[in-house]
Amino acid sequence: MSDNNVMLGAVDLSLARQGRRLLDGISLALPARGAVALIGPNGAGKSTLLNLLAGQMAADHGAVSLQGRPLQAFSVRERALRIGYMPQRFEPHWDVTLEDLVRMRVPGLGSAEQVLAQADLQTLGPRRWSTLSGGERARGMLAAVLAADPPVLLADEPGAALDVQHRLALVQALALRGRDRLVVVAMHDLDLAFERFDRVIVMHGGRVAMDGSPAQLLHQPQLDEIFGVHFERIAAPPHILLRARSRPQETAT
Ligand SMILES: Nc1ncnc2c1ncn2[C@@H]1O[C@H](COP(=O)(O)OP(=O)(O)OP(=O)(O)O)[C@@H](O)[C@H]1O
Repeated sequence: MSDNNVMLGAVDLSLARQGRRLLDGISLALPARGAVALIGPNGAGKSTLLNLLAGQMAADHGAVSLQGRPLQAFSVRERALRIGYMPQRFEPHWDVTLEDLVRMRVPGLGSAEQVLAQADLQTLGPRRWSTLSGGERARGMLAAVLAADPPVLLADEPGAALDVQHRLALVQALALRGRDRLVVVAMHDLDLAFERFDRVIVMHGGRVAMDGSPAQLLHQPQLDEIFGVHFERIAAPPHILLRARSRPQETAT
């Protein structure tokens, strides 16, 4: 990909904490459009990578670029206008209402009520953050982020706390957004990742282990290796579903 087409780039990103390498030489070129699923086992480094790409943390080594400029060259405000970031857990400093939160995240917005109504969340607007369920928080955050309409959206397991109906709706909304924006979503639902996203990046041990279209990756045995299971690939036209089976215990020698 030529540099002109790269919206968000990473070159040789590494980060260590307490003597452990959490990210180990990650390079990525993400275009201005596309729905990218970031998958990998627990502890692979997905959240850490999203954190760095969002500019929440600096790498020990390597750099992130946005629209061809180093991310550090953007002010916090400029960055916030360009990158929407939904962390895995979010706690506002004050126990604000959902409406307040939407207003804070989308400055200059006409009506927070309207944003919440579009997400079918109008009744929750006056409720304080501490009184909302995990799923209600996630849906409220997403409504705010989508209303801000940033060119880049980075979401860290946004569907984790959602019931099946809302998870499907959310993933569908994010994947659709990838038609004209860049969306990167860390997730554990592999079927949704392979079904709905244009590109799948598989992380393992702080590295990018696989990176390609769902069709390129779905049948590779490396996927089973990385997740430590045996995947049965089940034809469910037009898709293929993955059913994980435990591997036989390896005998100790
Ligand atoms: N501040 C820290 N100090 C030490 N280790 C850390 C720190 N932050 C993260 N880690 C470790 O870095 C590794 C990567 O964590 P990260 O949260 O990025 O993984 P992940 O792929 O998002 O995992 P999950 O699927 O469980 O959310 C983990 O082993 C985690 O324990």
